[in-house]
Amino acid sequence: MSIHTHTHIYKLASKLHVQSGYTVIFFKYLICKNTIYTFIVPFLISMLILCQPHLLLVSVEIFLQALEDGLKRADADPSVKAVMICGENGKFSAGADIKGFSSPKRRGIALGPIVSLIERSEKPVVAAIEGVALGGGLEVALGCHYRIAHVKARMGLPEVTIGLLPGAEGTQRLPRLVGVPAALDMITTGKVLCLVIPPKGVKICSLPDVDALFCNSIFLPPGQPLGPRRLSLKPVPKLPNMEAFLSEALVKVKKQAHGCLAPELCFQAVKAATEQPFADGVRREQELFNVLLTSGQAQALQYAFFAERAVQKWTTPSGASWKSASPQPIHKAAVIGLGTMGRGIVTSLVKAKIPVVALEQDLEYLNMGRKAVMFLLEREAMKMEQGAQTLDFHNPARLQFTVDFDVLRDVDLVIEAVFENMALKKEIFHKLSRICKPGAFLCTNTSALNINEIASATSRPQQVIGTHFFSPAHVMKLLEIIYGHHTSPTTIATAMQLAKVLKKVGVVVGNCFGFAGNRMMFPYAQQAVFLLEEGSRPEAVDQVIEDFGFRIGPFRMSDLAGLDVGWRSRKGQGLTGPSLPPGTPARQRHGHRYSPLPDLLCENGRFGQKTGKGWYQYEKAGGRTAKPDPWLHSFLSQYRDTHRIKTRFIDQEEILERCLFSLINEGFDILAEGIASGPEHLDVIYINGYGWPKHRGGPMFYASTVGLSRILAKLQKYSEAHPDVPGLQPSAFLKKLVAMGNPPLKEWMSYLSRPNNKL
Ligand SMILES: CCCCCCC[C@H](O)CC(=O)SCCNC(=O)CCNC(=O)[C@H](O)C(C)(C)COP(=O)([O-])OP(=O)([O-])OC[C@H]1O[C@@H](n2cnc3c(N)ncnc32)[C@H](O)[C@@H]1OP(=O)([O-])[O-]
Repeated sequence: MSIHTHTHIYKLASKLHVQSGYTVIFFKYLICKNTIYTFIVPFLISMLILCQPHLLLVSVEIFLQALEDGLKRADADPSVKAVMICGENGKFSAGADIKGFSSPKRRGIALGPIVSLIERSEKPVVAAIEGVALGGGLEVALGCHYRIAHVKARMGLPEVTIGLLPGAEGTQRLPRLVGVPAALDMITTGKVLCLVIPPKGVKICSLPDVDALFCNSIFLPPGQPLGPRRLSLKPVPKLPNMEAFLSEALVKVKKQAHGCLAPELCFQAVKAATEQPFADGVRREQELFNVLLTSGQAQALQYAFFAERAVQKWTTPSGASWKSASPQPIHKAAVIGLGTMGRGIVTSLVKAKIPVVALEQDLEYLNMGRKAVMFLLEREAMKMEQGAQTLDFHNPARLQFTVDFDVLRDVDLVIEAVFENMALKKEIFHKLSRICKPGAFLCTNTSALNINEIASATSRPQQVIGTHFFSPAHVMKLLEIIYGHHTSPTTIATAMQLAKVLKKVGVVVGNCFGFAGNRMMFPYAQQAVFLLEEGSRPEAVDQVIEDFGFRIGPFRMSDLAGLDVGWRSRKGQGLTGPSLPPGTPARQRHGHRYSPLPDLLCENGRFGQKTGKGWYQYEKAGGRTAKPDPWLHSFLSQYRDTHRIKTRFIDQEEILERCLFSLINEGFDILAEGIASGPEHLDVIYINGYGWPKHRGGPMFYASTVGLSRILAKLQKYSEAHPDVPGLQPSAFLKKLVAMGNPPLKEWMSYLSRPNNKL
């Protein structure tokens, strides 16, 4: 077979430069004068497409067998001078088919021996990397004697992100190629590296160069042994302080893992490479791989991977869907309100290279907002190579600040991010619907308010949509997208496209108070406060939730976000403050249990970090180190005495179950009402917006692993003990699923009669 595909698109690099500054993989060129045997590695290695002359689709077993047979044939055929492994359709390989890991049949199939076979080949084997080389794909490349890469190729070992480790000898070869620090960084974080800017000394070849190189055959002269090109034979590069380096690295890995097993086991596998000969290291890698494969966390993380992709395919109960709706292009956007959320949203848009107009109500607020946005952008630019030039945020055509609504005439999309005040939002939307061009989309960044009511203030309700960003908006990945009664499919598709451009995960949900995310958060936060009333402490509750894997417990979170935010909302709802009817019992609202504790803290000026005091005490106003506060402990005792609440010891199990099961319970109601079209939507929301530990797969996935009968039984027990707490009364949908014999999560929605949007 002669090589007539691909070569013209490769730019050859002598070194691969890695974004974080170190230079790692040494690329040598393989160029072959005569005949080259070409393998096409398909996008996922579970299929093989042999390029010429016809296409053939085969399974992983056949692919691995074909690779083995092909290598043997190439070795035996004297007319073949070298073997080239490349991808099809511009992609080298995305690694193993993740779905295959849940199949017991597939688990037995090993890629490692094939990689070894490649490495043992007597003829030079080269990986020609274009597009992505991930996971098993990169491990195949590591088994080759040479790697050449397209300048835009992206490479990585992302197994850790799906709860595994590189199981085809990658944890043993990569440290030998790039050294321990770089290998550990790649393998324990799963980061994907790209060349971005060719570093000094990298040779970029043009098409004629490639041809010339082919003719000149610059790889090892024929007959010279390939030994030095076989990574398994190379020693791991030594570090003067390897032991100290490894113990420090382990501390860092553990700190970032938040209970996720894979990073630490990835570390152990790389450590084995530093301590043991190659073959023993491979055995250790296999042992650790099997631990992870059966840990449960791998299933959760792989579920999360597919859930994130499934939510892109949105549908609504009225039948609108991603299939038939086309997004409109957004050439220019506007943001109204430069408070915490607005600043983050402007930053996000600038980072996505969408020209933005930022509007405030007066010059004083505008100047404050401008300063804050510039600060954020400077910081973001510093994180990016060539950031400042790329973002170009000093250019008024890219970012304009104004107090004049008329400037919004030509924008394609507006995101309003003012206070959570319905009257104010309606006034703004009324104005926007008069000023903006007819095709412009009007988005509201609200965390709870009724989209239909906001839309009613405009003459174009079909172009009004909720876009709920999460703070800090330029960092958090979630964008909850809320359609109202009249929102058109094009508007939903445009908001989803915007999420993608902003590098966020958009999740489409229906309209109800708090939408999906916050609505599930209310019973969780409520339980946390009830637990304090009954005898617990903020630090005990936070500890249990953080041990579960959340980055931050409910009280630390509340201090960070500011207690005044919820206070303002509760005052608006008439639950506290001057609009509360006289004679309302302190611990009851509308016949249900209510805790005035957060209101009392606010009345004491304790708004959280910003005031230096909240559920915890801080070193100063704006401080970040939470310390248990004796004042709060005695305040809680007095409160219990005042309300004659008997203090009791509350164990960790009860804390966890009451907080999480009430949240999950609300999730079942949300599904039953058609507010979210599937459990994976709620899981993606919780993982990306609320810090739910990904290795637990999201709340609904977690519920499926705990067992719905157990959750139901516990909710029944707690609701009997607290009959005045509606959040603990089991959802009818949960009861139905238990009665149907606990069907698997992917079947839940089929047990619903017609979904029905609440508002
Ligand atoms: C055989 C046993 C061997 C055991 C030895 C271990 C070997 C090795 O160490 C283990 C691995 O390789 S572990 C693997 C390590 N590799 C990884 O973890 C790579 C994970 N993948 C990615 O990072 C991204 O998908 C890409 C960057 C590849 C493409 O990004 P993009 O262009 O934004 O596109 P997109 O929207 O993201 O995906 C398009 C469609 O492809 C689907 N799909 C994708 N990859 C898949 C996979 N591996 N699998 C299955 N499906 C995969 C995806 O679901 C979607 O399907 P849909 O039905 O259309 O929704």
